[in-house]
Amino acid sequence: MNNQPNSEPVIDILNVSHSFKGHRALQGISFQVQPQSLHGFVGPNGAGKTTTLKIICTLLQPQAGKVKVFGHNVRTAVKEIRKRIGFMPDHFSTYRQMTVFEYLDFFGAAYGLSQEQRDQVINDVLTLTDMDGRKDSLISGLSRGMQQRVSLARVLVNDPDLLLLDEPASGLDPRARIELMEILQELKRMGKTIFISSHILSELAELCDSVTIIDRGLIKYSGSMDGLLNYEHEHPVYKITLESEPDAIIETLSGEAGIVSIEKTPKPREMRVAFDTTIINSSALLEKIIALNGVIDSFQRDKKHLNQAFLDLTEQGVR
Ligand SMILES: Nc1ncnc2c1ncn2[C@@H]1O[C@H](COP(=O)(O)OP(=O)(O)OP(=O)(O)O)[C@@H](O)[C@H]1O
Repeated sequence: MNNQPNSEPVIDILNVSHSFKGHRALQGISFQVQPQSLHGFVGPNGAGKTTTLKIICTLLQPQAGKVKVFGHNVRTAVKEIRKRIGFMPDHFSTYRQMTVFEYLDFFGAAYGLSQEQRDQVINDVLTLTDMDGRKDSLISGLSRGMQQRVSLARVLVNDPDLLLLDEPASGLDPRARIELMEILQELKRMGKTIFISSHILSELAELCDSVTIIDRGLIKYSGSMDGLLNYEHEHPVYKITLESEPDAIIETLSGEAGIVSIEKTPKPREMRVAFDTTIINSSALLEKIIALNGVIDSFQRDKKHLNQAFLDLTEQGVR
């Protein structure tokens, strides 16, 4: 595996646009993926994920803008880039009547590996994907989860530094999905950069350290997963639990300057408060509660629910 200087992004997309018959699938998108990160690429159906992935893996030339992979331009350095990436499309290829071994051996040969190298590599990738016992199974007889793992094993045959996975978890049952996520985490620990698309943000929340959200060909967010969880359009919201029911305090504070909203939550003794930081800060809020004889049990930032963050960033409607 080639080591990257940590500062250079593995994927660097600048102002990329792409249209199909007048339909603007990508409208000037820009974002970067850092080395050895597990980066989610999330958007509703038709948002432009597959188009972006195809551009990154050199299957489609961008009509406008610049895309660099490992510092190489996708327009001019197709060979250099292809040697270092593995692309797993969102559908299984047509080789279902092969055994797992035959399938991987075929791709190993296509990469120019000798039979000895192929035997070794196939053993390694089957161990990595937990498919050791299935070498001689027909692909058509495997479950969808296992077919996905064979597909992943295929992508690993040339030991790529960057994995590009298009909706790898779609159609998997929860157990198969967890197993796939564990394999991806192991690959990250091995130093690989993984770029993984999905239309379900919560599917990637535990797995990814960073995420880019795309909607109708526009980037809505790109940064750390934590940053997205804390992303607020307006005012910070805190959940505060008191030692007794907060009704009287809520009544007094609801008219105060800087309090945007204050209400009880379904949990006993808990209230949720949103405030305008240009008028008060969290310390001043706590002081007010204490001055009203409120005894504070706990005080924490109310992180937005992931689904809400996603809905806030993407538009409704038919795509
Ligand atoms: N070859 C094509 N010809 C015409 N339109 C296309 C083509 N490929 C994609 N599109 C259109 O471009 C837009 C983006 O498609 P893309 O497949 O990149 O989205 P996506 O986010 O991957 O969606 P999905 O989750 O449904 O796969 C969609 O409106 C789609 O219909």
